[in-house]
Amino acid sequence: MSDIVRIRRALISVSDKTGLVEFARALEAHGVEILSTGGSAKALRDAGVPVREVSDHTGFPEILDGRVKTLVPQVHGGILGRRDLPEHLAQMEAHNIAPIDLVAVNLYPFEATVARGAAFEDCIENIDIGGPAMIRSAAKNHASVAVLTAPEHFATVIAELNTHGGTRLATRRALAASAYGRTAAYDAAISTWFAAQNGVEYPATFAIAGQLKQTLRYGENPHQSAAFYTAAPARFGVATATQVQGKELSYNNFNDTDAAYECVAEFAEPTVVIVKHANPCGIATAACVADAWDAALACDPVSAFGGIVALNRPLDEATATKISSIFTEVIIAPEATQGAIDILAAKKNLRLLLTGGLPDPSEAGITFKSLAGGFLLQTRDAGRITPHDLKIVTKRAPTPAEIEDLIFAFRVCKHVKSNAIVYAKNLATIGVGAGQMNRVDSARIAAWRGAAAGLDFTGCVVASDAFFPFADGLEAAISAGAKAVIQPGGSIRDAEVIEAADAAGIAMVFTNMRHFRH
Ligand SMILES: NC(=O)c1ncn([C@@H]2O[C@H](COP(=O)(O)O)[C@@H](O)[C@H]2O)c1NC=O
Repeated sequence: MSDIVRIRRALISVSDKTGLVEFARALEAHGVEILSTGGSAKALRDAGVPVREVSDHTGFPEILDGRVKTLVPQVHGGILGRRDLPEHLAQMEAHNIAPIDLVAVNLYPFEATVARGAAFEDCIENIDIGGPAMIRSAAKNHASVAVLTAPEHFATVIAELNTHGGTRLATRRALAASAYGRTAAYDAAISTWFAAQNGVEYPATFAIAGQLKQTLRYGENPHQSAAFYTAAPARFGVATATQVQGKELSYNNFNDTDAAYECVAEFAEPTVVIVKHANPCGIATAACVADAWDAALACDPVSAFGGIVALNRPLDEATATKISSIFTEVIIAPEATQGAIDILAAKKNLRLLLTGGLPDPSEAGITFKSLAGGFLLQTRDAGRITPHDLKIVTKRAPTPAEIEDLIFAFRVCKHVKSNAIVYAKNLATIGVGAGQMNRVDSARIAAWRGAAAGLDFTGCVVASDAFFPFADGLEAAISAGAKAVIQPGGSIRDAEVIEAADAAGIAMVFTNMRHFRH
């Protein structure tokens, strides 16, 4: 038995009228009767497409400022009635309900209304009721009804009508799944917004919705599958990026590139970040990004091999030439000059991502992390220490140049997995200790790595993402050459740690803010 369903009658009710007229014309060419709501019907009439107002069809006017247009049995009975059940067909006939075989609905723009900062009442009026009801009815009765919830669906259905004279079951099922995804995302946006209006940050039910951007070849490892979804609100970075060239991004590429770009956005002056395994292995700020690249690379040229490079300025020719001289997986930047793009074209596999802007490091937002049986939510770490926040706790105060380096190193620390220790000099990292289970090891590893790169630690500064629980971590940093230290403070042994700093004649400042990152 054929699973093709002919379309005799379609109901079109769309807020986004993109492609509406062309779609309706194509339906008309297939002899489909078109029913439509006020604004959609007008747009069709104006374009000369024959259309019947839903209110004429149902004998019931649109009322309550459009709050009730399609919430009537003639519409929902026409969509939901089962064509395979004689009792349903008899009831439809008895109540003068004509079958509707296609529903094309897109919703009041609630998300966009919220995004533009509209008033509460305006947002409420943009909660669509009739649209989701029709979408859900049509998706439930996908055995006989095609449901189209986005202009992108029009072409698929018209192609099917041209080829098969009707819609295929597989297509109707796919459209139905997509329809429930759309109404779920719509309700997720409404529920999160509504809870926030009530001052509730973490409501009893928290729904996360995303839009599939691409499926990935595999996940963190080849035996895992993966996909990338974008979620509102938009934030400049991998989600907004256009891939100009290179191989398909992998799961790990996405993760590392995101880490690199969020990190580079912390810095106002031209800065380059090189990331490996989600940790920076070199960061530098300089007069231009080409110089910043040189200093970032010098921190750890061994680890930089196969790295992810992020810039907070447009990629120019000089920098593109330098970066492409070593094996690099990804470059991400707000923009690139045509000359830089041409230079990278020689490296076919190298991915170049251009985002169009930089994320705001102090913007509020929610991040989440999955764990067995649930997920953790928290506000984004938007904390940013400035020189005014520093409390000098040692006899010696840091010099102005040391303060600049201290702030730089502490901002880097925020983007290094804990326990994080970062040595810096002249606004460049010279040693990064990441992800160790104790702070002393991080301090030692970072110093060892910098020394292996041939870097001079004399007069450098050191940052710690959390307080030193004992003096040993600090002492390791001092013996590496650190002359000034930045750390949150707050240990019960702070006095011992300060005493060790004073004994060595170094300067130490407390931030009173921790930057754990796990
Ligand atoms: N109230 C209803 O019965 C109703 N039926 C359809 N809508 C929506 O009205 C919009 C289209 O309106 P118009 O064709 O008038 O421009 C669509 O987004 C559709 O989802 C409705 N509006 C809101 O709930």
